Amino acid sequence: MNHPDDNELFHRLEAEMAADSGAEVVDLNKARSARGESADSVPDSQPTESADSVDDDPDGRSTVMVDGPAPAGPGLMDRLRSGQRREVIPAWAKSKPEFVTALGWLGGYAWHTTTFHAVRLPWYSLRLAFQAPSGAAKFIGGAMRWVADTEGEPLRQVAARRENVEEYLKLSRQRDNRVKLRSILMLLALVVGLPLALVLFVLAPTWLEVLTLALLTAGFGFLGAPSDKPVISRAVVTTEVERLTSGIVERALGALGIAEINKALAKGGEGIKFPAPITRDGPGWRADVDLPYGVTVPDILDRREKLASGLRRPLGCVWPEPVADEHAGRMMLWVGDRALNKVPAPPWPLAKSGAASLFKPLPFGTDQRGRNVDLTLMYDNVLIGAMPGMGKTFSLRTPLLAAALDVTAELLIWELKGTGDLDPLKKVAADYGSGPDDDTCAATLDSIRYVYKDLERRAKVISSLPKDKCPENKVIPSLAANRSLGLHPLILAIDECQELFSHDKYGKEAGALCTAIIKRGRALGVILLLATQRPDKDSLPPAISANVGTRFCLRVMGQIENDMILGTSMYRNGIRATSFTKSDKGIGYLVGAADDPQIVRGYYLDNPAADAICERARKARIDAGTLRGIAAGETPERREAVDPLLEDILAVVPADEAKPWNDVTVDRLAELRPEKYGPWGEMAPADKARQLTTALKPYGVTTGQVARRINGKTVNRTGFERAHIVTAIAERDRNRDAG
Ligand SMILES: Nc1ncnc2c1ncn2[C@@H]1O[C@H](COP(=O)(O)OP(=O)(O)OP(=O)(O)O)[C@@H](O)[C@H]1O
Repeated sequence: MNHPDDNELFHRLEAEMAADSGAEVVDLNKARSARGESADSVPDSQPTESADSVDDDPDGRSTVMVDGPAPAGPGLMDRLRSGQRREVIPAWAKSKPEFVTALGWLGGYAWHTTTFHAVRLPWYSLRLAFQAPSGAAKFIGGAMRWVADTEGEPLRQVAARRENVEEYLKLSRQRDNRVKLRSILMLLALVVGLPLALVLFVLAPTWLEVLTLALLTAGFGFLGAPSDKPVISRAVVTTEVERLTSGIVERALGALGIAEINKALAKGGEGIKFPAPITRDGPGWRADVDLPYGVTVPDILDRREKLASGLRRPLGCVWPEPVADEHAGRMMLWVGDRALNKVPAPPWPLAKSGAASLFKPLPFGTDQRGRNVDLTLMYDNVLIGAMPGMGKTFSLRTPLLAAALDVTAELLIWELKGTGDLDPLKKVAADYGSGPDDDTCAATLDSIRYVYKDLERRAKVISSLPKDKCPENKVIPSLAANRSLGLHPLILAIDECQELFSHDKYGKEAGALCTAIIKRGRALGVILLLATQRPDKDSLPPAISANVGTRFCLRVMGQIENDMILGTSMYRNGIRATSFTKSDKGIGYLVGAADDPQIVRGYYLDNPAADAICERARKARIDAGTLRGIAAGETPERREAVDPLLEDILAVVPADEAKPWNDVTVDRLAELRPEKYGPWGEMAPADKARQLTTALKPYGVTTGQVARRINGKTVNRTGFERAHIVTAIAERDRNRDAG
């Protein structure tokens, strides 16, 4: 007969066995201590049945069991299906430029080693000749010792010392036999060898004699070399780097001072999990790490310096990264053999030869593993940001040089720092200006207006094309190549764009036009490239930073700058350009060029290199008949003789309207010339008023509150006096005539 308590115990055991079936092997000690803990903390919880089931306890209370029996987990096929397939052919072998670079390196290595030893050949020969007598002596001595079986001598002496007669006699007999046999062999060698040498000396041709002598000298020379002074020195000295092991990674993580990691590493803790083996990946080691529960990759990024110290590697070698498709605690840790900023930069694949197409990926830089990273400019815009002196201009120059090598591309380039860093591109640019002054800013704005105006024309051309010629309603290579359509790629690049966007007079309009260009230009073949060292909301309109597709952020000081360049929440997600150091010039996070953010070091192209590339690009453009604008000695289309603002205001404000409101005037201006004032018209009423006030300031026209009665109520808004516009025109014309 079963007692009721026995029954309950039986059911519970049965349920526990069911729950455990199919589960993993359990560490009994851990399981016991865990059970002990849970028993202390939650005495009532007994996970016995599935979540749906209800267990009636003796008190009549029903308990819903939330932990079901352990699921069997994904089967083998599921695990295989969701597993990551590694590439059959490595990426470097599939990419032509990388393959060529690898071959070039191999050729260079072989050439260096060959020339290194060839130059030292006379010295090697001399040393071998000097060492040959001592080598010959060593050889003869060795042969004599071999015949006399001297290697068995210590054993025989030990047997004699121990007075082990039997063993001594055995060893002596062995020695006698050996000496007998070896003496016969030696005699034979002398009987055959010496006459052979004599015959060779008398009969053999000179070349064979010389060869034999050289080989014997070399052989004896090598033998005679002191063991600590080898004859041949090494052409390439490799630095030994410690192998990355799970122990080293655990040691480094344990040194970060993160409580959860320490808990996991402590006795009885779960330890750190490595979902894949630590492998060689390019010139470094790759470790995939599952951080303990609650620890995220950004926590580690915050302590990159400590991590590097724990790994005993320079900071530039240690690159922890989040893994986009995985949970927040999955970290890919790449530890390079050498610091990224110390590895010599590979040459730009297009530096010496080759043309480019903006529709295809263009070489921009290399990642930590030395693999080429491309940027496709077409249908995209680029924003580059960093603190001063970290390599913005160099990073902007590379895509511009690539664009120069596409003969169809029209380049409008503005460098508002005034140092002439982009001067080489003047040879190929349709429009170019350098300087931080008002005139250059005004000319840049003109250029932006020209591009904005061209958007209208391009949109009309595209919408008028038959669908089979323009299947995607956007510029495609065949349309870009058709010169009569004027749909060639149009590149507008502004370095140090904060100078323009924060300009009192031109800033607002430039910001509004660039935003419109970014939003509408992609499909129309217009590409905007901006570089700034001050990524705050006054220097970089938020609409621009929100709409750019490709972003490259070199070292910045804080989270706000990081997210302004790379996009909202990037810092929080562990993409932090703040972790770069002062010597990480040209190294930044590239976002938008591939699915995941990448750490990229831009190619290094200095002024002479850029000059040579632009010379080549200019020749190609002359041959193709596409050299235009200032590069061809023409006045660029952008230049407007006189800003027609004052005349335009008079045109939209009738003579009987003495005191018009700013926002109403802006609306009318936008209607009159949408290509020029369109973006003003899209602003909020207060911004419209401010925009017109700013635009009128240089002409000495002031604005103020203008009251009107509407529906019996007095309404005050910003306005100006029409008569002041008339006076300003007269004044301006008088000045111009005088000047
Ligand atoms: N990819 C690179 N590899 C190595 N060094 C680089 C790289 N890019 C730039 N540098 C170095 O960084 C220096 C500064 O570069 P650059 O003039 O582009 O910086 P910047 O951010 O535009 O400076 P500023 O804010 O003063 O305009 C260069 O003189 C060059 O020596």
